Formats: sequence, structure tokens, C-alpha cells
Amino acid sequence: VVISTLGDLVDQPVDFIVVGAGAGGSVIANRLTENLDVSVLLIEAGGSNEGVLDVAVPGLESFLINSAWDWNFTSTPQNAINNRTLTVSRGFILGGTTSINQMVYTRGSSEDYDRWANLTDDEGWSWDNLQKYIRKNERFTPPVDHHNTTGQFDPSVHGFDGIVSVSLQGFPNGIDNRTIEATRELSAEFPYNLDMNSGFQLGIGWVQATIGDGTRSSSATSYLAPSFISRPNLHVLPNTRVLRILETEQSGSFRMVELTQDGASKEVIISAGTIMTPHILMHSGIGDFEELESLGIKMIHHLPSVGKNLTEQPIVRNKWLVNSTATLETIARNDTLLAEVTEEWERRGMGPLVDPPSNGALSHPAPATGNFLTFSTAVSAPTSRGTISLNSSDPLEYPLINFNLFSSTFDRFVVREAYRMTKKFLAAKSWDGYILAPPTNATTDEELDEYINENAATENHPVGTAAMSPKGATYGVVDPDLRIKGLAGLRIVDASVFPRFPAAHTQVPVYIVAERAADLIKETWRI
Ligand SMILES: Cc1cc2nc3c(=O)[nH]c(=O)nc-3n(C[C@H](O)[C@H](O)[C@H](O)COP(=O)(O)OP(=O)(O)OC[C@H]3O[C@@H](n4cnc5c(N)ncnc54)[C@H](O)[C@@H]3O)c2cc1C
Repeated sequence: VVISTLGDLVDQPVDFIVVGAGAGGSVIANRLTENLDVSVLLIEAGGSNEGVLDVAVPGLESFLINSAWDWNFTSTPQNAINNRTLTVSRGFILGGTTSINQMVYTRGSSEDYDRWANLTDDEGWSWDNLQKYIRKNERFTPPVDHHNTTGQFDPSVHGFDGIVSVSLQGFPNGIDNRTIEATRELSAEFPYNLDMNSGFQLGIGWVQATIGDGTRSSSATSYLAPSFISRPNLHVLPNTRVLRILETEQSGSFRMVELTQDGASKEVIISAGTIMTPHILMHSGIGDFEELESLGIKMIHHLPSVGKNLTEQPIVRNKWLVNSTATLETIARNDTLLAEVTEEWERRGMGPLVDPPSNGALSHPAPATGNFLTFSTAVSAPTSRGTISLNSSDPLEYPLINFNLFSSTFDRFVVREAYRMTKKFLAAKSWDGYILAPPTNATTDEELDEYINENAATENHPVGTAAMSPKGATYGVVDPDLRIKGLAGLRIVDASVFPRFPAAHTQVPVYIVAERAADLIKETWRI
């Protein structure tokens, strides 16, 4: 049930308070309230997703960046890329960042999760042991154009009964055949991969996205769908920002959030995401004492790893000029055409807006001239590490976000070599007559570095600022069961707990973590 103030809560206190209704928090709120005897208060800083057209229409995703549904953070100047500051988008709305993201569905490789199991000393995080959670999350559905998908994915590795809809593209793209042809011609270096979500993801294949019937499937439309959000034991409080978590009378036990008089009788679960989770912790006195002391924040629990290990994927969006007008720039530049395709989506649920923006950029504003093939190169498992820190004791002020992008020379090497590989791929015969000009004439390492410095951005996939480590380790923020080290009543369930990247986009890994976390919480409380 959606409530507008805490005063609407009648049966206090609730069993659990969940902070943040994004990928992690929505899963926890849903799974814990499957048992009608368990009550949950889910608090979200942003507003409702109901009726927001740009959120629902996959192809309009770029209109959400820097909108009212974005926290609109900015990074600190990044030394390695000419001291540029970078836009940091995070969803400020029910569904969190799953309501504004690009919807690409990738899990990462089996080795990524097996590495998590090693790093945390907990076999429960291995690829094999997480399979049931992958299935609980995923509902693979036919694409909206009902084209024949045989040979475009491997049904044996997918879940068909989960909650978040996933589908292949629902509108043909001008580069589809050229791309598949190129994997045939250059199969040694660019092999066709039937399904990148099998646990082995090298190669080129068809994109899968969190879309059902041509509409975004976010954690709000899935885990908080009407049949769930109407549960009498689930209280959803939007438009409410949590400033701090408060200690109860019993020292070392955290079961209150600032704003409430009566806290949670069992646990508070923080799911505010990689940027805001450490922010809330530090303002609550949980962090590096030296840093907290310098800001005059009351120190409660010394945990120096809070806010450290910030890991982000650098990306360069390489725009190749093409000999075609059938790309998204044509729509983005023409308001009448944009209105037409939006109407087609609203009337029939069809057309070019049923897929995430790709092949060109439906960017806002569109480039004045030219049509482009955007061939992005990113470091999916970067080695640079940054920090989230505070520069004020005011919890309403945004934290300092320093990715330290390219502080590791390895990451830069990867982006340079990846760009060189895009050139090889686009030299296949299937692209003849299509490519008109490269994004840059740079060829040497030095020239490419300058191109990277001017064009690198982030994938908006920050992770790792409240990382898991083995039970008893003197580093890390949470144990492998996601409880904060040394404290009672507090768990973290979001992308901040990743000890390292799965080499993937990040929503699915968060869903997987949260599905397992819900079981861990149920086990603890036998509910
Ligand atoms: C532009 C963009 C494109 C992306 N594209 C993809 C993609 O294609 N595929 C993919 O897999 N991933 C993508 N991602 C990333 C993915 O969506 C996130 O990694 C994922 O949603 C993170 O989940 P989370 O639970 O950690 O945090 P979030 O989903 O961000 O949820 C955190 C929630 O907590 C709320 N919150 C924060 N602070 C407070 C507070 N103090 N009080 C109350 N509530 C608070 C926030 O408003 C938010 O709702 C993209 C992200 C962006 C920004």
C-alpha cells in the first residue's frame, strides 16, 4: 500500500525498514512480504513511476538523464582525463535506477561469481549456487514483433517464470544483418555467441533487455507491480529521504531511521545504491573515524572500508558516421517524427521505440547533422578504484564522487585496444559502403589517449563502496550474509556490496544478490 506520511502507518513498529526502492530494495520488500505476517516499510526518496511516459517507453531512455527522475550527481574532476567532471545519473523514482537505465540484460560470466565465492569465503555466491535466484528474477518473453527467435538465444539458460520481463529486440535494426555477417567473416576474433547469458559471454550476439511487450520492466513495474504493492503488510513511502540510521538504546544495534519514532523490530536494510548507501552510513557515524572526526560527525562504529573501493566502468561512445538515414538521429532531430513514433508506441505498442536506444543515439539534443553507428568501448572489469566521501556534516548535501577513472594504466590500455578492435570489426566486407568516417583519426597510443581523455564517460554502473569480505576479515563492510560487520540489525542489499565487478551491466547482478539476500534474511528470522 502506498502511504504519503509515516502517520498513515497504523501497526507500528514494522518488522523491517528498507531504504531505497531500486533494484535491491524492491526485491527485498516484495520477497519479505510474501509472508503476510511480516510487515515492511519501504522508503524511497523519489516519487512514483506511475504514468511517466519517458520511463515506460524504452526508446525514450535518454530523455531521463538529467531529468526530474535523476539524482543528477556530478563527479569530482578526474585527473587522468584532463580534469573533466562527469555526469553521474541515478534513478530518483520508484524502481530507482532500473526506472531510468538502458535495460540491457547481462549477468556476467560464471567465473565472475565463482571469484565472489572465493573473495567472500562463501560458496553461496558461486555461479552454480546462484542459478535458482537467476531463475526467480527472470521471465523471458517473446519480442513484441513476434519474429522467429530460433538461433538468437539459448532457451536452456533462461527462466520463464520469474518477475522481471526480458526479451530480444522487437524492431528490426538496419545493422542486424551486417553485424551477424561480420561475425561469420571474422569468426576467429569476433565469434558469434548464441547467448551471452550462459555464463560464457565472449563474442557477439543478440541483445537481451528488461523489456516486456515493448515496455520497460523495472523493479517498480515488476517487484512492486499492483498485485504486490497492494499487500496490506507492505507500506511504500515515496518522496521521503532517509538522512541517517539511528542506534537504538541497546548500543551497537541499529534499527531506527531518522524520521521515525518507532523503528523496525527486526532489521533495517539499506538499498540506497553505491553512491548513497555509504553516504547514509557515514552520516550515521559508521565509517572511518578519522574522516568522520574531521567533519564533526558523531562516531559510532569504525569501519574504514565504507565508501572505499568505488569501481566504475569507463566507456567511450565511438560515433562512426554512416551512409544511412535509418538511425535514431533522424527521429531525434525531427519533432514531428518523434511524436509519430511515440504515438505508434502508445497506440500499438510497436515501432522503433520498443527497444533501448542503439544504432545511433536518440540523444537529447541530437547532433545537428550526420547519422551514426555508436560502437562503445568499455572496460567491464576495471582495475582503478575510487571513493565516495563527505565534505560536510549536512546529510542533505551530496557526497564527493571520485571514480579515479584510469588511475590504473591497464584500464586505459583496454580502451585503446578495444577501439582498435572496433576498427577491425568494421573493416569486414558486410560494412562496405556503410561506414563513411571514423570517430577520430587517432592511431598512435598518444593520439588515442588524447581522444580518450576528451571522450571517456562512465557506464553509470558504480559498485563496491560497501563491499563483502569473509566473515572475520578486518577489511570490507559487510559479511557474506550482507550484515554490516560488528553491528546488529543492519544489512545492505544493493550494488555497493559487490566486492568486484561481474563483467556486465549491473542491474541483473543486483537482482541476483537481492534474491539471495531475501532468503538469507528469511533464514535468520525463520519467516
Ligand atoms: C543511464 C543508466 C543506464 C544504465 N543502463 C543499464 C543497463 O542497460 N543494464 C543494466 O543492467 N544496468 C544499467 N544501469 C545500472 C543499473 O540500473 C544499476 O546498477 C542498478 O539499478 C543498481 O541497483 P541498486 O539497487 O544498487 O540502486 P538503485 O537502483 O539506484 O536504487 C537505489 C534507490 O535508493 C533511493 N535512495 C537513495 N538514497 C536514498 C535516501 N537517502 N533515502 C531514500 N531513498 C534513497 C534512490 O532514489 C533509488 O531509488 C544503468 C544506469 C544508468 C544510470
